[in-house]
Amino acid sequence: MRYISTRGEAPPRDFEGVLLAGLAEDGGLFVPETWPVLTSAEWRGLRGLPYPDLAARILALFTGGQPDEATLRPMLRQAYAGFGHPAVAPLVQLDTRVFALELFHGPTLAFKDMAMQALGPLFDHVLARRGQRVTIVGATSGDTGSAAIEALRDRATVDVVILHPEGRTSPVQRRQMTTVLAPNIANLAIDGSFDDCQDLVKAMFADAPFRAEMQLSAVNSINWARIALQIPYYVAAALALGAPDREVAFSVPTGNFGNVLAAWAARRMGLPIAQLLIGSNRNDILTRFLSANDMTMRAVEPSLSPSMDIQVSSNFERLLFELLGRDAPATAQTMRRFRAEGRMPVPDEAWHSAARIFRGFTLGDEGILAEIARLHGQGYLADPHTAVGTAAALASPPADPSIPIVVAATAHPAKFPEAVRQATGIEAPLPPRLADLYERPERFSRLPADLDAVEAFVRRHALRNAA
Ligand SMILES: Cc1ncc(COP(=O)(O)O)c(C=O)c1O
Ligand SMILES: N[C@@H](CCOP(=O)(O)O)C(=O)O
Repeated sequence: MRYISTRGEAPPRDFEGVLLAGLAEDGGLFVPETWPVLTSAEWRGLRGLPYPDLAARILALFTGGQPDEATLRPMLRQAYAGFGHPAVAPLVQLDTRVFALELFHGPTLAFKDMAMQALGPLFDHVLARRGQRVTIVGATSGDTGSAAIEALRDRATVDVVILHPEGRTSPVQRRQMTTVLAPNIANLAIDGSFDDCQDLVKAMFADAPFRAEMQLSAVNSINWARIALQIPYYVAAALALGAPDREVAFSVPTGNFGNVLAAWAARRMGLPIAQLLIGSNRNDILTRFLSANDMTMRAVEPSLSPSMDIQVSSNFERLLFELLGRDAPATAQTMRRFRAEGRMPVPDEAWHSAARIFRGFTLGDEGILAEIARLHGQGYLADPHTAVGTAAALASPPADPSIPIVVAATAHPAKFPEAVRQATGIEAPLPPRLADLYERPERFSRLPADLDAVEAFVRRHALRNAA
């Protein structure tokens, strides 16, 4: 299995190369050179597998034997052993047609743990064998950071620097990151938005000497391994509801487009997914694109679903590459124009083919509170991100009523207690192991959104740990 860059100029790599490289040298994102496609019989053969074994089987389709399924299986069994639900990612029926796929039973209470808990041992496995050490730089709007820190803390093979937008995560999210005092972990509060943090990360990767000096790697969904590890839960949910003999739809609260891209990948692999609903908060660039081919960048606005306060959805580039018929120069040019002009010129034909699969939906803060309250009235406590997904399912269901809609429940309500309290009047308690989160000391540094300052910080952090 080889991977190519969406911009066509970086050298192709194998899975391990992609895992360690994160972002391609030409600024593009790695994608499989060819997609594995499963027959109906092969999908049926996956029914009934425990989640970790299913995940190992799917991941092995992307690793080209390095590591192989037999190596991945115990790794993933171990990775998911500590999850708070025996099914790992249970399906909860919300009404006759709508199901919540709960992806928040991992240690940091958000869907990021589903991939990140496996990425930690995967990095260790590859780096230890190669006798290598890497510096991971990541951007977070709240959840990727805490999941990465939890998965990578105290590992001898990696140093980690996570950038978050100061004051724009929930206090629980911030504390989940800043109270981890492991020597290989550092947190930077950036004066800016998530997009600024993500730009800084990409700029560090684009600085070739710095990238080589620091042996940079990534755990954001720009890293293909993250996407590969997010595909299995869509497969598990679809199989549980009757696939491949029945179509399903997914509704995914979306920001950086990684999670919904994983669902799209499952569809590309032959899973019968009729429709993908994309839920956005007031940062509605994806809804505007799907309804009117208007991909115009606006300033990021804070909302009650802060993890989705994003305008530049990195993984859209992977979809764009496919929509443009895998034309890498056209993809590169379109992305360059998006950066330069703040508007993405997507040809109508490509836009139409996206709009046939995806449907966009936007929910502002008032709507989010109302949806949390509605669900609570039905006995389900949802976080503000999941609520965007359930509202999208309600607003734009597939026309065929026999198609069930699975909403990605991306975070535990306790991560966003203020919004949940506002909507329902009740407190969503943190699990006992996090009960003293507010008493734990925090450690983080503040910096402006300045590349030189951030690179100097990363260098100091990595050198201190190497000494
Ligand atoms: C709780 C939650 N929901 C939804 C999203 C959006 O997911 P994605 O960035 O993969 O589109 C995020 C951030 O990634 C998140 O943390
Ligand atoms: N919502 C995310 C933003 C980063 O997304 P990623 O999937 O690319 O890591 C967050 O919580 O940090």
